[in-house]
Amino acid sequence: MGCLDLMGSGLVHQKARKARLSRQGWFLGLNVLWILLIVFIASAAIDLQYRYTSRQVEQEFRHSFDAYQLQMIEIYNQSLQRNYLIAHLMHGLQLENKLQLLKFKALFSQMQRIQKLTGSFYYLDSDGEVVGWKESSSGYVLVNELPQLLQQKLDKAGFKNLSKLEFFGPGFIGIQTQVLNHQDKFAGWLLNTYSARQVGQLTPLTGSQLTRTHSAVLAPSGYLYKGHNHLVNLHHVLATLTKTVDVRLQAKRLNELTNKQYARIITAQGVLLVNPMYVADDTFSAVMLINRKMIFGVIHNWIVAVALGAGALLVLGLLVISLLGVQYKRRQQLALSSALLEAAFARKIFLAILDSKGRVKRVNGFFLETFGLRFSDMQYKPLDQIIDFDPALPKLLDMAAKRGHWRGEMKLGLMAKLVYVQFDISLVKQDNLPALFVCSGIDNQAQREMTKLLTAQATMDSLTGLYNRTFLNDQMEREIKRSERNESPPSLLLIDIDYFKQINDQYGHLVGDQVLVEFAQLLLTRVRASDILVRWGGEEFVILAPDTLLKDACQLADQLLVSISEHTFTQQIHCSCSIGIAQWNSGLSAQQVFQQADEALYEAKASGRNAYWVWEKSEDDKNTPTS
Ligand SMILES: Nc1nc2c(ncn2[C@@H]2O[C@H](COP(=O)(O)OP(=O)(O)OP(=O)(O)O)[C@@H](O)[C@H]2O)c(=O)[nH]1
Repeated sequence: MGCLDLMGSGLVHQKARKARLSRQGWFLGLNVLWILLIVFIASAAIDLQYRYTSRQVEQEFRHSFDAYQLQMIEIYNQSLQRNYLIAHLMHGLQLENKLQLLKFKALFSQMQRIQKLTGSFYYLDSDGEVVGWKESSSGYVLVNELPQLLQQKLDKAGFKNLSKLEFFGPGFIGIQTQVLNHQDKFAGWLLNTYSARQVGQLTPLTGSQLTRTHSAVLAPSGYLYKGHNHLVNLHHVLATLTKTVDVRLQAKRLNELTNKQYARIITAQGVLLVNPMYVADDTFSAVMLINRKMIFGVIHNWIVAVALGAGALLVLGLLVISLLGVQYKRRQQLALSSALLEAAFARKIFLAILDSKGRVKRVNGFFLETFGLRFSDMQYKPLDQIIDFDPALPKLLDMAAKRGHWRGEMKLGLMAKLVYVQFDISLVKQDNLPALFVCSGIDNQAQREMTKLLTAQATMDSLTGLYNRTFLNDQMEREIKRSERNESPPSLLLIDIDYFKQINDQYGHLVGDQVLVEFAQLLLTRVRASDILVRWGGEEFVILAPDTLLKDACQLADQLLVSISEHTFTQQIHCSCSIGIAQWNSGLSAQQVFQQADEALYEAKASGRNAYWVWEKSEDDKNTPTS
């Protein structure tokens, strides 16, 4: 659909629309670029922060591990029971504070004591109670019967196995776990651990390597009382188990795990704890990497996700804002256009919108008021069926359709009401076809009156109220043409007050003006209605007397001389005048007649004033005085 431009001269310009669209495109493009830049800078900053912090954490981690190791070595030196040490080292970092360390030490010495007494390993619950045992002197738990024996002991002691979960750690350990309940209360876990090799020899598992079974009982806190070869933090293993996450990875050295596999461990298990005493340096680094990735990778991912999410939201927000802005602008423009239309319709001019067939779609209040109509009387009817148009409206609409526009003066009438308007018709196209005509008309009456007034002002003498020489020039041309048709010549009398300068000099200009006004009035009383009396300028007056022969003109001049010389003007002033008379003859121009009258006046003055002279063609082409 094309767009209507009701008030304009035609269609909305395609160019303007294209420019607006390309402006919006630029705006959106810049926004997107700007946001991408922000996201890029933010992620670079986050990455730097991540690298820096993770390095620091790694150092701290190593440091705390080292500190803990020292403690362990001290304990180790006091003990010949290497296996205990290994077992306790496995959950080393769970001893996060001194209290736990003390607890550990107490437990350790208690177990040492028990072993000294019995020569066996005992499994304790969290309160140090014996919940299982294994007779061994080697320090390695190698017997396959242990789970069964332990189970029997546990059963005897009133423990119940509730659930059974299996977990395969990365590369070197498999764990079967059972939840233990005692008197219907959660009492810990029983772990059966399948280990491949000795601690420190991290090689891929094979089927036969899974034969060596280790068992352990853990307190509800996750503390391992006894166990072997566990390179994973059992607390986390258990956490994983309770989530029933299967991280069954192919046996590989830790540092050979693919990133994807690391990721699976990380997401499933949480922090891995490895005793650096028993693993190669590269393995330790690999584990650190896992931890680092896990701790900060998650956070990093989280931050990146948040940053990206925020970026996306920002982009979306800006898009929405810019779209809303565009819509808001459009709405404002529409509101402005309709306000302008309303304002235009409220003006005291005739406004009508017609369809392409000249039928009324809308007219303004001024139109209705002027002709005393109601809109319902006009709607959908051809406008010229309701109001008389002169010239006829269909013809004008035709012209407007061809040229896009029509302008001219016309008469609009309805009954006794008649208005002269300056009319304007604009064609509005839709899809390049004539759709509407916008008609506006300005009432010409006032202008006509103004023109009249201005014309009057231009042809009037403001002092005397008589016509001026502009008017006379116009009238003389007309009178000469009329005389040529009717063969009845007009006469021209040129009247000049005698010695008027003296009046001015003696009485002042204001009195002089008054004398001029009275003089004009006096002349007016003496001329016929058909005569044209004008003030020519200064103290000179002209009478153009149509259909007047010279003798009649002389008679008039005579009367004027008498009247004036007998008249007493303001300030008791008496004055006379001189008159030059000429008659128009065929072939003469207005200027020539005037010239002749002027020459006759000159003679009248020369003869002593208070006289009239008639211009006559003498033998030697000279004027002849008449009185
Ligand atoms: N008060 C007044 N004086 C005017 C006006 N127009 C012209 N005059 C004066 O009319 C006088 C005309 O003087 P002149 O041309 O010497 O003629 P005059 O004194 O009448 O002498 P003659 O015509 O030779 O008899 C001048 O003093 C002009 O200033 C006017 O509108 N008002």
